[in-house]
Amino acid sequence: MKEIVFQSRSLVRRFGAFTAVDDMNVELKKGDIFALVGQNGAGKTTLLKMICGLTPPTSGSMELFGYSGTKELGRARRRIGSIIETPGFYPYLSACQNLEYYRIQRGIGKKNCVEEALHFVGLDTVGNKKFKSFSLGMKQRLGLALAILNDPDFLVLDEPINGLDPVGIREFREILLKLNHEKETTILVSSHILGELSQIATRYGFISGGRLVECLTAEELEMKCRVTLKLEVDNSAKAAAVLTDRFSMKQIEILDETTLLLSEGLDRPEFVVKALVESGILVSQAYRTGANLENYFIDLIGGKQIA
Ligand SMILES: Nc1ncnc2c1ncn2[C@@H]1O[C@H](COP(=O)(O)OP(=O)(O)OP(=O)(O)O)[C@@H](O)[C@H]1O
Repeated sequence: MKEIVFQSRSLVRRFGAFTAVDDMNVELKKGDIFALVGQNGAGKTTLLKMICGLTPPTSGSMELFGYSGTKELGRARRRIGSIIETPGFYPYLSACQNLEYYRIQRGIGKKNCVEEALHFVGLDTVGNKKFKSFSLGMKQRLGLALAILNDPDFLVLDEPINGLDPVGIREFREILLKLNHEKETTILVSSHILGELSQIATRYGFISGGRLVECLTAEELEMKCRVTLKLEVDNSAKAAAVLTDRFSMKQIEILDETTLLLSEGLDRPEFVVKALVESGILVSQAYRTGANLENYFIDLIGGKQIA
């Protein structure tokens, strides 16, 4: 069984009378790329800050690598790397000098970690350039280099691809996948750029109003968002039998006595309908259904617009 990297139980964070994170129960296993998806103000940053020890929970508990309690959590947090809020880099120092500054400040003994981190994020050839000359994409990658300086087992990233162009987003995504594949780094990443997360996430947590409204694996989400052909007929069991017989269809889901979903035959619905009608089945409707990740999330939180 895979190691549980993070677990929270009934975690709550209030600011005065306002509840930013409410009764949060999340579990992350080693190797997960967990996408925390939520609109502005949903409580993503507050949750990530609690994990990193930047703000205390009001109530509830959490475990990191199996450790709980203030002291043990503090020690376990040394195995975390994070980007929460923009890291402060000195504009007139080079990328190398900036990272070296943080290496010393954080007491990281391994001297070549700066070189390694820059190499990992693809900034090794510009390590001597001043931070102020960096593009936004390079700055974000340098932020990631800082987050992995301590070779973390768990990476916590708050909207790390905000403001990046499509190329920058792709590069950033590839680095995260490389970290996950090569080092088995567990990654918790928040974003409202839903389409982007769908390319890397292995699990999803949908958060709204401080509550985790749904938790799904990538496979489960794919199933929910898949395109299907929905048929309204007079007898769904008989219709399924006809389609299995005529087209050897295997992916037929009977929803109720008169409704069925097909994951095959989408390219030629007219043949599906014709076969059913020829077998004496009445077809009242045949239409494609399916949602992309963004629509799925909007439906889930009740149609509120994503900012
Ligand atoms: N220190 C604080 N004092 C008072 N309210 C706060 C504080 N920090 C966060 N909040 C409130 O808690 C709610 C959740 O904020 P949070 O930053 O966690 O949301 P978010 O999902 O990260 O949103 P965004 O995508 O905009 O960053 C917001 O309504 C915010 O105003």
